[in-house]
Amino acid sequence: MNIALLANPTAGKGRKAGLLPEVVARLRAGGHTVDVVTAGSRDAMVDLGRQAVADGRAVVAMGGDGTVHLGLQAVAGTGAPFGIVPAGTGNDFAVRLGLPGDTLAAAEAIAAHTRTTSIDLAKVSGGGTTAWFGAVMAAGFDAFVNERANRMRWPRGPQRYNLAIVAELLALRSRRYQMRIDEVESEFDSVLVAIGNTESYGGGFRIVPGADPTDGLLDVVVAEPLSRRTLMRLRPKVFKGTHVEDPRVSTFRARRIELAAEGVTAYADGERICPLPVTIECVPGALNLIG
Ligand SMILES: Nc1ncnc2c1ncn2[C@@H]1O[C@H](COP(=O)(O)OP(=O)(O)OP(=O)(O)O)[C@@H](O)[C@H]1O
Repeated sequence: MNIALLANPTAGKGRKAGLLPEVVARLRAGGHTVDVVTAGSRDAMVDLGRQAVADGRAVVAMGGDGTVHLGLQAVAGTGAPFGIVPAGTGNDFAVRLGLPGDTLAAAEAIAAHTRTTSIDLAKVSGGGTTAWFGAVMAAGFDAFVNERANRMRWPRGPQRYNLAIVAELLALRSRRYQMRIDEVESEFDSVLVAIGNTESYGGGFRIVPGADPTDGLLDVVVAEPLSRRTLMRLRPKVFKGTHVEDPRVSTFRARRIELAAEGVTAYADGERICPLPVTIECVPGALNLIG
């Protein structure tokens, strides 16, 4: 393969950045041509990824879910082979796809690859933009946490998220949502709405347990209005995915979802998408995954 390696040296707090030369060496050892692509902005990264696809190259993203998300914008629906070298903090998408979690092992697996697999992706449209995502779109409490953490300048790293969680818990209130799942319309109050192509985000939070990226469907999790205390009690259950057994949590499966609410911004793969309303569709086989 002729590989464009989209590398985000800041992923995973930069701890894996030093492995970049070794990742390149292992990919080359498989007989592939490798160009490292770095960019000063997300948009530039996507543009370079698209250019690589136009040039007929395979794209490999080295970073976490955010970097993978950028790579997906370039390769989705094109048939271009896409590989993931996990180097982020969470790497939820790669882990859920059963890819090697270790950075160098993943590079070796890509180098030695003998096949690609078709994986579904989700396509979200709203506010005049369209984006692809691989893992989970948040449109409730978790999206507010993400939005707040993005606005904060201090502290850096996971502490920022912990502080954002506390602040959003203090500000917790339900919102009124309008949702159309395939042909069924509903209106409800909720504190949390998440839509998954795969199960988890945030380093193993299985918020949408059972989401299968090969079934042609997206999974939806909706929580009723909950008190802070109940939300905090449910939180540890999310690691096992058992929060959906709670009667206040509902799950659905659908090919297409329309979701609207006032004052809610959607986040997907941890990246800001746009304020609701949005339409989310499952696009079967949109990703040609190496591995
Ligand atoms: N070239 C770039 N310029 C600016 N930002 C980038 C670039 N490449 C990636 N990013 C952004 O950097 C952020 C962090 O990257 P990423 O999500 O890959 O790492 P992480 O947060 O450590 O991992 P994870 O999301 O798996 O926990 C993301 O928001 C991603 O979109």
